[in-house]
Amino acid sequence: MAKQKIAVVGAGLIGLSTAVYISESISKCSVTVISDKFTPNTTSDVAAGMLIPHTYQGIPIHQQKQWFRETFDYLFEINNSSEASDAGINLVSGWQIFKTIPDEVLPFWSDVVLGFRSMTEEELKKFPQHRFGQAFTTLKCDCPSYLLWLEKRLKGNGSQVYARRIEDLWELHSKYDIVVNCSGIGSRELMGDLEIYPVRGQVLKVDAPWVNHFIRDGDSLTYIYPGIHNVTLGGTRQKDNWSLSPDPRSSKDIFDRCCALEPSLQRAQDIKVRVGLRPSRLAVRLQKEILVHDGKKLTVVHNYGHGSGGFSVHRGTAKEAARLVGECIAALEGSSLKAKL
Ligand SMILES: Cc1cc2nc3c(=O)[nH]c(=O)nc-3n(C[C@H](O)[C@H](O)[C@H](O)COP(=O)(O)OP(=O)(O)OC[C@H]3O[C@@H](n4cnc5c(N)ncnc54)[C@H](O)[C@@H]3O)c2cc1C
Ligand SMILES: O=C([O-])CC(=O)C(=O)O
Repeated sequence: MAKQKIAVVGAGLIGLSTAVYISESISKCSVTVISDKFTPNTTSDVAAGMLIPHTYQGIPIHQQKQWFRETFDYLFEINNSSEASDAGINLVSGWQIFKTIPDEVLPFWSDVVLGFRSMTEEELKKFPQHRFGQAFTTLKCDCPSYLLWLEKRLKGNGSQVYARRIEDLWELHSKYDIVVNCSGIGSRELMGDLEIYPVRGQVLKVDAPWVNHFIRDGDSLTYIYPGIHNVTLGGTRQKDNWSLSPDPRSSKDIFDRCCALEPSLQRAQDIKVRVGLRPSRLAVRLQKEILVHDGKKLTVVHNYGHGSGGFSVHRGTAKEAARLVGECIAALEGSSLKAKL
């Protein structure tokens, strides 16, 4: 049987990781990634890349936990291999601190990260405004390095990568058997999906190599995330704001909030401002869809809407998308066999 031709739309974290999973797990297909933007110009490049899950209201917790565990285990293995530095993965320990006791003293992901415990009174003394805290070790991606690593993996296994904007998925009908839609916030226009909306995030990437412990305020607005090449200082969450222009007042506010938690950041150098639009949705859309037009059919698998937590769950959602692609291939092969009989 001829190989099925798969087009993956989108070369952010979700498109690349899905394309890698499909190309490495399904032998009877060829994979082509088509995207209008690539690293370093995607939302995924702006992210802090921390593995701390955000809850999706529309998805059962056991499912989210499984996605997180699969992602954590995958990156942990890379972190313990000779690939770690190329892939931009590092382990990082730190604190999540709260001004009031949170509803979830033990979050669902507490037994996936390493060494999760409550902070001691002694540790909390560093944060006089905060009453409670959680200490743990997790993983962090240097996002542009990780995206480049995924892209190299794809090219290395014979997959194709093309720069092109897709106005309508039907453009791909004549050349591909299955389209995997990983266009993130682009799905609002491409699919007309009004359930997806932007949550604007502005961060600072600074040089402060002495900072090697993360601090995240439980209000999820302020964070200090040390990575391999820089420290990410966050952030903002502005729903339905489409502006990609840096806002100087937000930069000052972010810097002041982070310095209040870690005063040594006053000495940070080489401050760069980055803005990204989180592709937010009540639930990630992971679904098969058969589009029908003029009697023709186009098989689509959607994987988009990861909001604030794409890095934390991307490997798990890529695996699920690949499983759906496998089902589509079986159905297409079944129907072409029937047509021959
Ligand atoms: C400031 C900030 C900090 C973050 N920090 C974290 C964090 O610490 N941990 C975490 O887990 N998550 C974090 N996130 C969330 C994470 O960045 C996203 O969940 C993730 O990047 C989404 O990836 P994506 O591939 O769906 O989207 P994108 O990176 O936006 O990729 C979408 C791709 O689709 C392409 N595309 C779109 N429309 C079309 C079209 N019509 N034709 C062709 N191509 C198209 C785009 O060019 C792009 O390549 C953060 C986000 C922001 C903004
Ligand atoms: O909230 C965090 O810790 C980082 C993040 O995912 C975001 O800003 O979207």
